[in-house]
Amino acid sequence: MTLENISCQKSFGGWHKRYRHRSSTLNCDMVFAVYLPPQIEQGEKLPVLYWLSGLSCTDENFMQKAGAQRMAAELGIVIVAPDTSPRGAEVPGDPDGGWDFGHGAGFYLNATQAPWAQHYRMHDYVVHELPALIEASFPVSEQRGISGHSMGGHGALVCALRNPGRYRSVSAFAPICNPMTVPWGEKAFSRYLGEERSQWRAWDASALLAEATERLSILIDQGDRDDFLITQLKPETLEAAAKASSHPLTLRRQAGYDHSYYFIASFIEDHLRHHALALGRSVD
Ligand SMILES: N[C@@H](CCC(=O)N[C@@H](CS)C(=O)NCC(=O)O)C(=O)O
Repeated sequence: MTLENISCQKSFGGWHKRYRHRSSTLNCDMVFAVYLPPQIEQGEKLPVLYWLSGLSCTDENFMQKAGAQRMAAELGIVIVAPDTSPRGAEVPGDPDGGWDFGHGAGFYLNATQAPWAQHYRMHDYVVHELPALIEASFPVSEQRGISGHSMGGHGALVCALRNPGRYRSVSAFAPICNPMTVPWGEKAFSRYLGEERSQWRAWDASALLAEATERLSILIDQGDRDDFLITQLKPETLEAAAKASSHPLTLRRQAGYDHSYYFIASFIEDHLRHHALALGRSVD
């Protein structure tokens, strides 16, 4: 497990760093970003929040636009932002050249269909390979939270729901809530998982929530001026599943906000506090 440091900037007393490594899960080189708050230099083992970005993003969007570093430094939380898919010349992308499938659109699942299955295993990368690498390479604890945006908000929900006990906290911004029934999800799932729709349920947050055993409380923010709200995101499906199974869900509809990182930056502090509380950090 060799990590190659490719950049390093001081931020709010801590460090923003990017690393490249060979992923055995994805069969390609991957880049991730990590924010190490100042407490890391005092020998404390800190908890880690994994952030999963949305369609067309890399590790850079969140770190550059969400404005999370100030609060992460205050709360003493490490943030890790992986890429959104396997990449590189050896990794097939969307044959139609779209931005909603292939490179930048791994959907945080394990593909079962050729030619995607050889590389597109973002679930196992995010849930297993990356945390093992982070926990072996940095002075962090095994306390993990997970959050994300849009495709990544859905990814965060699915990673938590599929792996009870692995995360202490979960939240999402404008997640795709029921991908089995919307164009982004139908395009990705039919290719990554095949045409048999019964196989899709295991990767759909609303279907998983209906059968969840662990009662991890979920925080979601959703802008009501989000262009994707009705056609792609459908938060009402997750809300109905949570209600039917008495799962703790706080879904906040935020008036006037769209799908962008301007929206995320407006509420990231609340999400970091939600995670900090569950991860055992003191929150004033
Ligand atoms: N690339 C698409 C937009 C896709 C999009 O809105 N991506 C969201 C996630 S679903 C995002 O976070 N974009 C990157 C950014 O705003 O920095 C386009 O050109 O229309």
